[in-house]
Amino acid sequence: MSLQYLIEKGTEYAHKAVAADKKGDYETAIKYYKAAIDLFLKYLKLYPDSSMSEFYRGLIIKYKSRIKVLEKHIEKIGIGGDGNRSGAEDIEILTPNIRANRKTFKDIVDLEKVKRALKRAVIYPVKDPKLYPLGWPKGILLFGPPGCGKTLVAYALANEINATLINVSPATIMSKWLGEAEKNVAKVFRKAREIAGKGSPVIIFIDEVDGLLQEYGEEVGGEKRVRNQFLMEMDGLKEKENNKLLVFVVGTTNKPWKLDIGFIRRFEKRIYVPPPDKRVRKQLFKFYIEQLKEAYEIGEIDYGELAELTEGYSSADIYSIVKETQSNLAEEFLEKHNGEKIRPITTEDFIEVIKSRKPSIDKNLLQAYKVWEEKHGTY
Ligand SMILES: Nc1ncnc2c1ncn2[C@@H]1O[C@H](COP(=O)(O)OP(=O)(O)OP(=O)(O)O)[C@@H](O)[C@H]1O
Repeated sequence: MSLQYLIEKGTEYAHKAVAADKKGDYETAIKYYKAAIDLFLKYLKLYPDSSMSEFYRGLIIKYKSRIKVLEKHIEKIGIGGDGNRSGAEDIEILTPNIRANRKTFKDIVDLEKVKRALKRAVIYPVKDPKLYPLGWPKGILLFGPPGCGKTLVAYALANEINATLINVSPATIMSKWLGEAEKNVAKVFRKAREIAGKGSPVIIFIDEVDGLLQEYGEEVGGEKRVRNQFLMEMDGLKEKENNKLLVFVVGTTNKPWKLDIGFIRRFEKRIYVPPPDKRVRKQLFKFYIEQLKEAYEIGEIDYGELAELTEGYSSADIYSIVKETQSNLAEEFLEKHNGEKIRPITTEDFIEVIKSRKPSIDKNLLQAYKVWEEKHGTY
């Protein structure tokens, strides 16, 4: 092989590798980096003392280290090999008739302020768009501590307006789709406009929206492109031809302070979904314990005490406490009573479970939510 061939072909492969790398097609990039390295190594073997050998040695080191970064990245996100990154299968499109979760606002304990804000922002405009010549909000951000109902609220909202819900996972967008991520953001919005164009409201639901801004892997940097695409798409919803479409973007986050101002602004309504206070915890216990009546006799329950003992527990914690109590009772019934009539449930049954669990809400974080709400909350 001639010197010229090795250099020319090696350089050609190197160019292809860099182009694929930039596009985010990391598997192709690795293939070409390896091919370039192979030829440059041959060149060094044949012409070790050439004036350019230092330069090519440097390139080989650089490409090898880049391959390592990319391989690590691909391994971490587990896409290697199949080359199938259309992403279509990662967008869940849930039409009202196939949605398993059929909960509506009735199934949500309290959160009255949140429900009212969503009625004003979404439900009423859908009911009678003619009443809104100036348009309506397109982006709604639900923020607050984990397990206090953000996802529940988003699904219930979709059910309230019979919307098609497009469920997008930022973690999937950012990692699995790699270089395709921003194209898939565009695809999601295109699909939403298409469905809404046929007259049905659409909610693009982005759980943990802050994940769109997160960096995945060294030097990969796709989050900036995704962010910009997302902002562009959100703006697009306000353009004249889309303004009357019933497309809403509902994002949730536990870490609103991670969002930058451009991002925050696109969500016109920013609604705090707070943890349950004592009054609401009492209601939550009633709500869930009531459902045990189907199978068990309920004795005197001191709901006030249960609420008192669960300061710092999220709504999901309370649900889980009642569920665990149910498991204990079922076990007792099946193991000890051998099918006999079971004793009534008491407050103690719940207290026993509460004692075995820690509250999941961090007090310091609550202060941070309050501060963020004061600065950015809009209802
Ligand atoms: N207000 C509520 N009324 C009744 N149940 C609730 C309420 N809030 C939360 N729950 C229960 O807690 C579960 C978890 O809530 P959800 O997933 O909506 O919380 P989240 O705020 O989205 O949490 P994360 O930030 O971890 O995703 C719900 O599926 C539901 O069982």
